[in-house]
Amino acid sequence: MIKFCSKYVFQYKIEYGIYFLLGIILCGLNTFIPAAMGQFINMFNVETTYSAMLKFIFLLLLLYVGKEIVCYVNKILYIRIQTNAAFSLNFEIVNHLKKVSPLVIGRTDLSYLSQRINNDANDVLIFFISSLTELIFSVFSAGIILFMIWKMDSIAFIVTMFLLALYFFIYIGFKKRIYNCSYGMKEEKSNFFSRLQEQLEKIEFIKIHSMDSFFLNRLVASYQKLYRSIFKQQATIQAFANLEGIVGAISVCILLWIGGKKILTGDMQIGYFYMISVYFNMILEYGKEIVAYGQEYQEAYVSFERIKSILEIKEQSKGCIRLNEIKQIRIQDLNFAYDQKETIKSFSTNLKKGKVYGLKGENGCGKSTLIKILMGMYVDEYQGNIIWNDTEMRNLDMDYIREHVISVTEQEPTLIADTIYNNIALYRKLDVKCIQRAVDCFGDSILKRDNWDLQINEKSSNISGGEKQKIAIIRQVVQDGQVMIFDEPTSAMDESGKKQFLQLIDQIKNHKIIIIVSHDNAILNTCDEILIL
Ligand SMILES: Nc1ncnc2c1ncn2[C@@H]1O[C@H](COP(=O)(O)OP(=O)(O)OP(=O)(O)O)[C@@H](O)[C@H]1O
Repeated sequence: MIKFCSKYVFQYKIEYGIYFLLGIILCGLNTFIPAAMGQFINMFNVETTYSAMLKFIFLLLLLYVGKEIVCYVNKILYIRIQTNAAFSLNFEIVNHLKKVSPLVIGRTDLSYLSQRINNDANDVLIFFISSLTELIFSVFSAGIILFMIWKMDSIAFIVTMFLLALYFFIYIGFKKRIYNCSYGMKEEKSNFFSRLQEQLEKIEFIKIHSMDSFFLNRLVASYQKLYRSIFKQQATIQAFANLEGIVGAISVCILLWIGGKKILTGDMQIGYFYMISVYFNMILEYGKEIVAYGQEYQEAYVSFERIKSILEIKEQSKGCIRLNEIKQIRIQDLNFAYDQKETIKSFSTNLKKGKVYGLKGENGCGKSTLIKILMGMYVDEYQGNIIWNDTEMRNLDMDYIREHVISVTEQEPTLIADTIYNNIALYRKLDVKCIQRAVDCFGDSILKRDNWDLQINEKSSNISGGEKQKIAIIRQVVQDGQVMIFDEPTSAMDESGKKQFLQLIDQIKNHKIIIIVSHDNAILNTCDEILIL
């Protein structure tokens, strides 16, 4: 875990170096200030002047102010390192997930997953930057303080050591329980936020189908699970803290008894007793912190394990051959199953340049699945061969092919919350005349040039289903790939929209392989060949 975190934190080496240095200075100040205070009290045991006293007070003031300034800079650096490192980790995890098979992501609740990634990335890095660094300082400071207590009073030293050992054994006893409770709580937390998000995400569906009580019950059930897990985790942590507190209180009383007795017999000056009691309390705090790091470690380890389980998901295979000109695609004995469910069975065909293919078949027979396979979404999952010119698809660089060669209009196109123009051009530099020509084919008022700056909202709810399909078709046409796939492209369009689409296909079909998935005979009848799944 340490090695893993250092990769992200040490991107900010200089900041971390200064943060660490300031931490050491803070430790030094924390240890030095009580000693100075003890000496101040002892000054009154011998004859001292008013000006010497003022000098001492001024020195103490400088130390306190200096400590606050160091504290401030330290905190600012911490925020900078932690926030940036957490972003880098989030970025890497999301980037990794984009390279695994879409089938893996498809099975997961995405709001649960994004919650989980963000929380775990923050937890693990906060532990590394804050807790682990402070642990080093605590051990270091505790060492110095123990040495000073030993120098001042050997019995107080033995009491302190006994106490630290006791803390350690209490931690060992609680370790496993804290880990298990934390794991359960984190899972339930992610689940709860996903249920919460669902309330807003499906708001229209809930209203239309009067599902309010069903979804609220789901939320309440998830909250109850979360509540039980939080309660269990907090109760365990609290029991651990209280046991620590009892041990600490007994130890303080023992020290007061030893110190008080020595002052009464004149074996110790009050200034030294002050120092020992402050140091003893500091040791208690450091002891608690050191043991708390154990608990924080268990929690951070849970996050680390969860991050690791995501990063260990195998990436999709990727070939390296790039093609720019496609003459044919041969599909030979293609088989595909979702988990155990056989979806495409022994499908073969030969797709040639210059032809328009109509793909038909009953609902659920695998038409959209075949398209996703051709787009290279399931390269590790299909059996049989898909040969582009003379190259098997598994050996192709499908990122390149998708960018330059093959494109698709999905059954339910996704639009970005941006202008109509950007949704068509997808931020590429395209010839405006070419966009204009494609738009003119539909002659739709919303697509006219005056409306290109119209902003589509987050949920694309200010655009109708037919308009969405037209934007997606134009987007594909202007990309001008050699292989074009349209998955039920006109299902939401009126009759004139369908006609305009067919005219558009007629204009662009030369030198391309075009596949149109449709249940509409008017569309299928215009195709050169029909493929049945
Ligand atoms: N990600 C998935 N995980 C599991 N099963 C899936 C997945 N996607 C699709 N399926 C199943 O695979 C079968 C084929 O789905 P597909 O969407 O390819 O059918 P289709 O022929 O395009 O149907 P339609 O004509 O209704 O659009 C369906 O039974 C569907 O439930």
